Amino acid sequence: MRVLPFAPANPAPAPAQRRVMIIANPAAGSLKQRRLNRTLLGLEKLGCTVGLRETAKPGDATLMAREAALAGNVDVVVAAGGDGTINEVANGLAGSGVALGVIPLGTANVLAIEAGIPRDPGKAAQVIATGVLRKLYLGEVRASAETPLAGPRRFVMMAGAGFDAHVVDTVDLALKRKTGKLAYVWCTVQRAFSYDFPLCAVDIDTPDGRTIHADVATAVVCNGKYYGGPFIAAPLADISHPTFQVILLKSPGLRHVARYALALAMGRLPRLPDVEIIEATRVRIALQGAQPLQADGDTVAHMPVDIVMAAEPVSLIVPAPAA
Ligand SMILES: Nc1ncnc2c1ncn2[C@@H]1O[C@H](COP(=O)(O)OP(=O)(O)OP(=O)(O)O)[C@@H](O)[C@H]1O
Repeated sequence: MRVLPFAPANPAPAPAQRRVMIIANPAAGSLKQRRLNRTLLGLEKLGCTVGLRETAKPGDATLMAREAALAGNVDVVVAAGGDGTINEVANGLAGSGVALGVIPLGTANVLAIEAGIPRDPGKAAQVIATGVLRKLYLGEVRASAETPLAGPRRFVMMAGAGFDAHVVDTVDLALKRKTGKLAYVWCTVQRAFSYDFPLCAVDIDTPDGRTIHADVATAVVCNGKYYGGPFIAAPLADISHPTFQVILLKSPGLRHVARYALALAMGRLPRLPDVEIIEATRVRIALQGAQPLQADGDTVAHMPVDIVMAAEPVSLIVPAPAA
C-alpha cells in the first residue's frame, strides 16, 4: 500500500496515478449524477485509476471504506456526499493510513468549507489527484453502560447535545430532500415552541488538567470552526489540532434559540455574554431521559455520552498551497 506523506513533509506530492475508490451516497442532498460523472472523468484525465461504489443504506459507506482499505489496492477513498457520508467513510478509514478525499455533494458540506475543498467537479477532481495531506483528528463517542454502541463512533466536525440534537433527530427527512437547509430552519422554529429545554450536565476536561462543570441548554463539541454551513461558531477550533472547542449555549427557551441563530448567521455567536467556548480534551454529557447526541448531522448515540479524541488522525486530501 502506497501511503501518501503528510504535508508539510511533502507539500506537493507528484500528481496523478493515485488509485481512487469513490463511495457515493445517492441520498445526499445535492448528489447529481452529472456532477459525479464530471468529477470521475476529471480524475481519469488527470491519470488516476478510479472505482465507484454506491451506498444502498446508512452504514454502507463505513463498510465499503473499510473493505477498500483492507484490500490494500487504493491510495484514496473519496466520500461523494455530505458530512454524514464523510463521517461514515472516515469511520471506515480510521487507523488504516489510506487517505480520505471529498467530493462535496451534500446539503451543508461543512468539512469541505472548513478544508477549502471546492464544489466545482473539475476542481474537486484536481484536489483529489494533486492535493496534499492534512491531518484530520476525529472525535470519538465512547459507549456508556446505558447507551452501548456497536463500536467507537467517530465524528469529523461536531457533536451536539440538547436542542441542537433534538432538531437533527426530528428533522423531516422528506422536507430536507426537497428544501435542503431550509428544513432545519423550519424544524428549529417548530421545535422551539414545543421543546421543554432540559439542561445538559456537561463536564469538560481541559488541556491544563482542570474539569469544568456547566448546566446548559445546548452543548456543541466542535472539531472544526464552522457550523451548519458557512457560519463560524468556534473560531479557535482546528481539525488538525487534537483538542475540541466546546460551545456552551447557556440560556434555554424560544427567545434564546432565535438570538443564538441570528448571532450565528452574523458571525457573532462567540461574543454573546451567555455563550462560553472552552478548549477540551474530553467531554462527558448527561441529560435526563435517553436524549439523542447528533454527530455530523446524524443521531449517533443517546445520553449519557463520553467524548474523546480518537487516537489516530485520518489523512485528508486538501488543495495544494498556491505556488
Ligand atoms: N443509499 C442510501 N439511502 C438512504 N440514506 C443513505 C444512503 N446512503 C447513506 N445514507 C445516509 O444519508 C444520510 C445523509 O447523507 P449526507 O449527510 O452525506 O448528506 P446531506 O445530509 O445532504 O449533507 P450534509 O450532512 O453535508 O448536510 C447519512 O446519514 C447516510 O448515512
